[in-house]
Amino acid sequence: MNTPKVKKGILLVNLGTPDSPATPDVRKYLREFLMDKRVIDIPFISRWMLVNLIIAPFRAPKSAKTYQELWEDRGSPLMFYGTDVQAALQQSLGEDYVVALGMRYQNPSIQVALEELRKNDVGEILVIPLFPQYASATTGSVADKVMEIVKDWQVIPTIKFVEQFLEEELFIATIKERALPLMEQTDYDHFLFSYHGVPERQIHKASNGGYCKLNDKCCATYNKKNKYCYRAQCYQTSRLIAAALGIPEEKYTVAFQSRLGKDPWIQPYADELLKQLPAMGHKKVLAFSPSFIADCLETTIEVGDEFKEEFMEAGGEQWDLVESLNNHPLWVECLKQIVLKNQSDLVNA
Ligand SMILES: C=CC1=C(C)c2cc3[nH]c(cc4nc(cc5[nH]c(cc1n2)c(C)c5CCC(=O)O)C(CCC(=O)O)=C4C)c(C)c3C=C
Ligand SMILES: [Fe+2]
Ligand SMILES: [Fe+2]
Repeated sequence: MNTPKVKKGILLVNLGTPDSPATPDVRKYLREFLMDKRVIDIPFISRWMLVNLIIAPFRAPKSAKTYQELWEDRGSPLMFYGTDVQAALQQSLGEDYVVALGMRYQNPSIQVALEELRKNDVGEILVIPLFPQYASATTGSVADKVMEIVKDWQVIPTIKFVEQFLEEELFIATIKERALPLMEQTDYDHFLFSYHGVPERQIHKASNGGYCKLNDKCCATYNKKNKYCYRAQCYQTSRLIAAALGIPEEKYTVAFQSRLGKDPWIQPYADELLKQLPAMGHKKVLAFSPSFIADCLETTIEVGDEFKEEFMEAGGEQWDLVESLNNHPLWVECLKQIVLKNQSDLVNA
């Protein structure tokens, strides 16, 4: 008699987005997001006052307007591309797997996604936080939440976490596929890799023993020792994309965007740097956003619209943004390869 196969669970997790672009939903999203101790890593009382008395009330109406610009018929791109990729990965992996999608903040929650896997009696779970580079505020926070939930289960399944995937061949290949049509059309004189920033303090905390000096010499070396320095991972991602596209070192710059608050964040700051480019003779620029796997507020609006406006005002002539991986079939194949590399033989042995 054939015993039924135990399925393997795949949990894809992205950051999350508001349920709608209306101010109350944006406020709710910002509150949950920014009250995460790994995102604003200050003592609880100070964080609570900052988020609930200052950031959420003042930022929510402003952010809601921006979300209204971003919103499409299918909703927030971060959400609907997530659903597309979940369905395509499920189709590609077949019935031995159950692929669930959860969002770290708001909906569908990680709790709901994990319940779906539990309902399907999966014997093991591979968690893939959808962030190419490891940061405590993103990948770390996803792991934190998953463990907080499963710790209360009667049967805790085998759980494995993917920490980063910036070196995955198909991740780089998908970005190349996205950029090539633009590069064939325009002879860009410079390339900007703009990554989401984090406070400098978070890099220091992550670098046990303080190996990260947060300078270019330190972060230009990417090896086992500083593998978890988020800034070093961003430089490494840029090197890999540049090599795949044949972009020489002097033709690209790495920068960090979306600083929040007054504390120092990792530098150079993208919004300051891009204004200097035209004066340096870099008038046609192609921007990449390789810390995001799906288009979102930070790519489409910040890099695609706001940075473009600032660049043009500073004397630039052309500014284009490379589309995120979104629902590209090669990206789905990349996720499949990540799954296959990480699957254990335990369950169906
Ligand atoms: C790519 C990884 C991300 C890191 C690292 C990260 C850190 C981080 N973010 C904030 C504050 C905000 N981020 C916001 C939006 C946002 N952030 C990421 C990703 C990372 N954040 C994404 C994908 C998005 C877009 C979500 C969407 O719905 O499109 C926002 C909200 C937007 C706004 O109101 O402007 C804030 C605020 C901090 C403090 C932080 C610290 C480590
Ligand atoms: Fe963010
Ligand atoms: Fe470093």
